[in-house]
Amino acid sequence: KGSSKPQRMLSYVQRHSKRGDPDSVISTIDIFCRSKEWAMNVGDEKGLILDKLICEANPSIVLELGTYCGYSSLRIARLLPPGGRLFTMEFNPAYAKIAKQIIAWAGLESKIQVLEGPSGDLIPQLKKKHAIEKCDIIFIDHWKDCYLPDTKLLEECGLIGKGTVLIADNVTFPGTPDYLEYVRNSPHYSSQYFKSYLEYSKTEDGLEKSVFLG
Ligand SMILES: O=c1[nH]cnc2c(O)c(F)c(-c3ccc(F)cc3)cc12
Ligand SMILES: [Mg+2]
Repeated sequence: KGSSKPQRMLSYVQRHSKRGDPDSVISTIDIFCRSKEWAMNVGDEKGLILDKLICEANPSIVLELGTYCGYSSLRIARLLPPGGRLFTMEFNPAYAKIAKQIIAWAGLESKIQVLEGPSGDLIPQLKKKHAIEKCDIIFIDHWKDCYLPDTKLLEECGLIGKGTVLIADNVTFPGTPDYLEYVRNSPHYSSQYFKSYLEYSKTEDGLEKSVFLG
């Protein structure tokens, strides 16, 4: 029974990065993905755009759909103001287990809560179980077929309010056409595409930023 790619990524982080230093962990994961094994983190190029969007919004409550190994959780949480919180949902228990260890290694566990299970089940629990009113930012980076249904569920649950910013990864590759059509044609959203590249590759991809207008 060999190791998994997430397990190899965790080992590489523990051997090559500085414990308690999120920037060191982030850059170490990028080196692992460029020099050892490609992995589906948002990456350093789209990551810089994500950083800028997070800083501009200065959010208190961020929801992430799709944790994987926790790379974008670190990118987001390291930029939160004091008291800011990130809730991140992961369907795959093996991924969640690794993500929690990478988050702990980086020293950001006090700002990040990893919620395990299907987002469709977890989203309706957010208000009551985690005392969340509205999300300031929602980073959508899980399974492309879930982007649109989960966005509609978040609206129905009252978790998207005036000014809530949706940031979606992979809108060009692998592509999320139904989601894009929805946010770009809805009178309730103002959308903007940030052209970039698929993580650790030369293929085009980008982030879609959509602000809820109320
Ligand atoms: O499933 C995914 N969830 C979230 N993000 C992804 C991603 O950023 C990818 F590049 C990819 C991806 C996987 C295989 C490819 F050949 C290209 C992109 C997948 C995901
Ligand atoms: Mg992605």
